[in-house]
Amino acid sequence: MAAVSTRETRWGVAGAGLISGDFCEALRITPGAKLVAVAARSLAKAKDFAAKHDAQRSHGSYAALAADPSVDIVYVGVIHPGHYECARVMLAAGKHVLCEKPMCMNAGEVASLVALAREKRVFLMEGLWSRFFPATVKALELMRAGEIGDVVEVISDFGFASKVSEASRLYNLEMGGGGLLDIGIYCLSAAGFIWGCAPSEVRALGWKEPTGADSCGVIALKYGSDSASAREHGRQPRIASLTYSMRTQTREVTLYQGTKGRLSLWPTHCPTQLVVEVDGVAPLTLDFPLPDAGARSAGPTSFVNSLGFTYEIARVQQLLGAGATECPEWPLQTSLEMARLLDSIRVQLGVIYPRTDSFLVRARALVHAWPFSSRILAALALLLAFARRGGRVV
Ligand SMILES: NC(=O)C1=CN([C@@H]2O[C@H](COP(=O)(O)OP(=O)(O)OC[C@H]3O[C@@H](n4cnc5c(N)ncnc54)[C@H](OP(=O)(O)O)[C@@H]3O)[C@@H](O)[C@H]2O)C=CC1
Ligand SMILES: O=C1OC[C@@H](O)[C@H](O)[C@H]1O
Repeated sequence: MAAVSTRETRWGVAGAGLISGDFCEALRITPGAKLVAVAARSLAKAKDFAAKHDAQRSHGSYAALAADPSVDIVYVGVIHPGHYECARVMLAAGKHVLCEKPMCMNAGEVASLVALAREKRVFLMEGLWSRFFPATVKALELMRAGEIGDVVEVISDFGFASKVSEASRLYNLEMGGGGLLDIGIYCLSAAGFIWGCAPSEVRALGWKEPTGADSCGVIALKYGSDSASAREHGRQPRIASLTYSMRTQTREVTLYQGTKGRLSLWPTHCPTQLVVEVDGVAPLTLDFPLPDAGARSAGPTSFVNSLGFTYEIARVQQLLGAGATECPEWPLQTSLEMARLLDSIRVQLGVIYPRTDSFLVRARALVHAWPFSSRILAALALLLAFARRGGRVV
């Protein structure tokens, strides 16, 4: 796939919902970005959306957008369970893809998209936009320079209050509902930005609503080992404590705690403020105001700080201009690891998506839900049956 000119990147948008509208507002203010086409499941909806956001072309299906030669890259802004199929259609047609978070419903789907993007040699990225806000970039730069010493702890929360309703995508399992995939992912990525998404240990507790979706959760992560030999090699502790909630408005702060000080980012998922506290030095507050909406804005955005998509868009365009097929700050391997991490947390929470979860995920969740004593008894029974068969499995 040829590199896209950095002067103009021709964007297509799949899904004419809330986040897609916000994304189009950010495209409008990003130098070098041009919205050329939008697609929705119905042509009438696509046309309305295109008129509102000044797109030249509208399509009544995602497949039609995939076949549109005027589009370089597609932003996938549909609800989570639609990400896989929509992104698959685009990649198969040779389009570059920026897919909203979480990339897919599970690790199997992510692995399949990653394989397809590699086969087609096109760009694919999971839209964890927080990574590209200047406040995050600055925080990571300071940590890399050792400003707060060794980072030993990440404490991150994200919560907003919403009513439990089967009609909302947030609580409907068929629509990928549940706080972990929607917002818990941001807290996980806050740790992921410095340590990656493959911790050595994961513990999670959640609160499930009658719909089966998790509204709140707490997650503890440990990275690496505290064994004697790891200590001998000077390994510092690495621990993360993460909380998400769709029931309460939380302070939404991510704290990176180091041996010489701390950095806090606010708000966690789209930070515009960074507070630097080096021990013994007066705290420093750095503000990173968002760009203006511009005169042609179609109106206020639906979500907080959405114009901050401009940072992610600019980075994607830069990468496309350089002929890259993935983003070094959030590579495909990290998306895969994130998906595996989300799967393993869901197993602990007992959150199962009926349409997409494999037998293995369901079985793991079932076994996890058993009391510890039952798991021991089941393991003993299996061992006994194995021994009785003379060591044969079948
Ligand atoms: N980065 C961020 O800050 C944010 C990211 N997001 C992410 O964006 C994605 C979309 O969220 P949001 O815009 O709030 O969602 P919406 O409820 O607005 O739905 C988005 C689109 O999904 C499609 N869709 C909706 N319901 C169904 C259904 N039942 N079956 C099939 N398709 C359906 C529709 O596409 P069509 O128009 O084609 O009919 C709709 O326009 C999510 O994955 C979420 O994680 C969301 C909010 C903020
Ligand atoms: O990504 C998101 O960030 C903002 C939340 O309000 C939204 O539900 C979520 O999808």
